[in-house]
Amino acid sequence: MGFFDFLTEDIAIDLGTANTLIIHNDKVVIDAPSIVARDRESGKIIAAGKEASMMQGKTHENIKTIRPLKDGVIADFDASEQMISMFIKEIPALKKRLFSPSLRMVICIPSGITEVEMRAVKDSAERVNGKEVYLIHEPMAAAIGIGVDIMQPKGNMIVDIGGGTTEIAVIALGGIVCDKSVKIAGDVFTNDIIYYMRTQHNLFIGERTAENIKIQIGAATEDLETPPEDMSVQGRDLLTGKPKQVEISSREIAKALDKSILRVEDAVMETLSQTPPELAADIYNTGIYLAGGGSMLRGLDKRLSQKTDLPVFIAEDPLRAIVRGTGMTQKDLERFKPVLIK
Ligand SMILES: Nc1ncnc2c1ncn2[C@@H]1O[C@H](COP(=O)(O)OP(=O)(O)OP(=O)(O)O)[C@@H](O)[C@H]1O
Repeated sequence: MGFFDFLTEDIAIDLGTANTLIIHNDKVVIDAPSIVARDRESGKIIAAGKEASMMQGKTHENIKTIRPLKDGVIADFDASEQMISMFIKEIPALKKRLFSPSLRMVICIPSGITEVEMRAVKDSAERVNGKEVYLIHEPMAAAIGIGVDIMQPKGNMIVDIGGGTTEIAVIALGGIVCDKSVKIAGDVFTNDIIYYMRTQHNLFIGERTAENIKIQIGAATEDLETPPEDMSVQGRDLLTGKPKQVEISSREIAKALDKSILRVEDAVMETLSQTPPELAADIYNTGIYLAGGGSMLRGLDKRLSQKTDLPVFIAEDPLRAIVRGTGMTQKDLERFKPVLIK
């Protein structure tokens, strides 16, 4: 331990397309949508997280809401750096400090990002006082967060359905043996619902409404054992231009999402078919683990299980599995060094 170590704080960040989460002192201290609001005139970021998300779809000309990460990649470096910086400043225990402490950080990044983007994330982290910065790939963090012993010579399949991407990975001996990333995840499901409402009900709805529908009554199959009650949805009638309300069932949403879910299924099947036989044998016994917000879609586990003939398990608190795993690596940097990117 160095002399100034008491001045260093450890934080773990899950930098997601949809949500950014931060763990400090074993607690999730930030859990906010990855959105910022920028003033067009000054170019300044005026809000981040929940506050910025409330403005989404309701801004006037001078304010623009931006999602710095899109489709599992960083779409706006400057905005993402400022977002991270604002979130770090919001961490209650650090706010009280007289001097901003130097940080030892582990940041979880989408596995689709390039070397250049990784470098950029590290540079950003260093600019916000990161003294020691490690990166970790999302499926690895998810596996650790789920409680899989990733160092064992045993194959495990993780399917992480986030906002921008679905990442499918087979992990063994602390490495990713095969993986696949498809740009079909929560955002696409939300857009499917917007499209369905427009084409089937002549109803124009915004992203926030569509996401609410997905969370409240979204389903991956039309034959749920206990379907949720129908939901009233308000939007604008495309024919008359007037506000209108429609009753929507979970069956309809399953129809709207069917094509996208089929593509997730195909990607899982493809990854399985590329898995070396010894590891496939392990997965036959252990099954598939799901993480990420998209895994909470009703009936998705069952549908995937029917398709693959394998047991499918959903992670506990799937929205936090990744940040949990990232936090765990930070607590034991020595042990997890092989999976961390310096
Ligand atoms: N109950 C739910 N049912 C279905 N989808 C949900 C539910 N709750 C959240 N989601 C969706 O999960 C997605 C966010 O998941 P998550 O936070 O795991 O993504 P992320 O890690 O930010 O994204 P990525 O992994 O692409 O970087 C959003 O699209 C959100 O709408």
